[in-house]
Amino acid sequence: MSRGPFAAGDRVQLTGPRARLHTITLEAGKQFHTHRGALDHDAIIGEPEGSVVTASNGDRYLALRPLLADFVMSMPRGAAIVYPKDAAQILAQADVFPGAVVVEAGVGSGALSLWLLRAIGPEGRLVSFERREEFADVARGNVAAFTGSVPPNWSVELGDLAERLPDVATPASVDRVVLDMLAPWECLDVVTEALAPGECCSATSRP
Ligand SMILES: C[S@@+](CC[C@H](N)C(=O)[O-])C[C@H]1O[C@@H](n2cnc3c(N)ncnc32)[C@H](O)[C@@H]1O
Repeated sequence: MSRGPFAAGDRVQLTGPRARLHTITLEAGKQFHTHRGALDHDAIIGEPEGSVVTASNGDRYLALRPLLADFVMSMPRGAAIVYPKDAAQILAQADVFPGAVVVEAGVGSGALSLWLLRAIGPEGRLVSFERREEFADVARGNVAAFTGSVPPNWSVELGDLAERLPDVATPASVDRVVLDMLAPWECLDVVTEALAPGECCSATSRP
């Protein structure tokens, strides 16, 4: 996440009349339009976070960088996402820590991947498995949109976790496994093999 005054390329969450939220990516010379009026991106570029900017019709917008919780709720979806309150619970139950090597499946829309990447930090590594290529593409796009680029410590492996994990992770090399998929119990043998002794796995199954 960037800090300081807004710059071209930053994502900005605008809160307008009646608390309506809009997310834009700043571009010099561009305008954000609603049916009520237009707002120059240049009026935001160079301003500090929390600035209030005025559109052509007099509407006022509060400009902030989106929180991760806001971003995941409005980002494009392939599969159903893990909601922020559930992500918090999963991170706690799975005891995800900075520097951890984490395996995740399936990646879906990448919402939980974003929380995991934040929790492990730049020293950690996240390997996410997804059997549907179109979902993997949505997830890569969402993660890149929030973090600015696909993080070097994240990879998305295409295919079924039960088949691919043994090729990707050497035995006893993984600190945490987080499963958000239909039948996590089908993957427990390969997960047990990949986890270092005493390390932990968290699984959710939703109809
Ligand atoms: C509910 S979605 C995951 C949502 C994701 N956690 C998020 O927050 O955006 C479940 C995903 O698991 C994938 N999936 C199901 N079984 C799988 C398996 N055995 N290996 C890899 N991916 C799997 C599905 O294709 C689907 O995209």
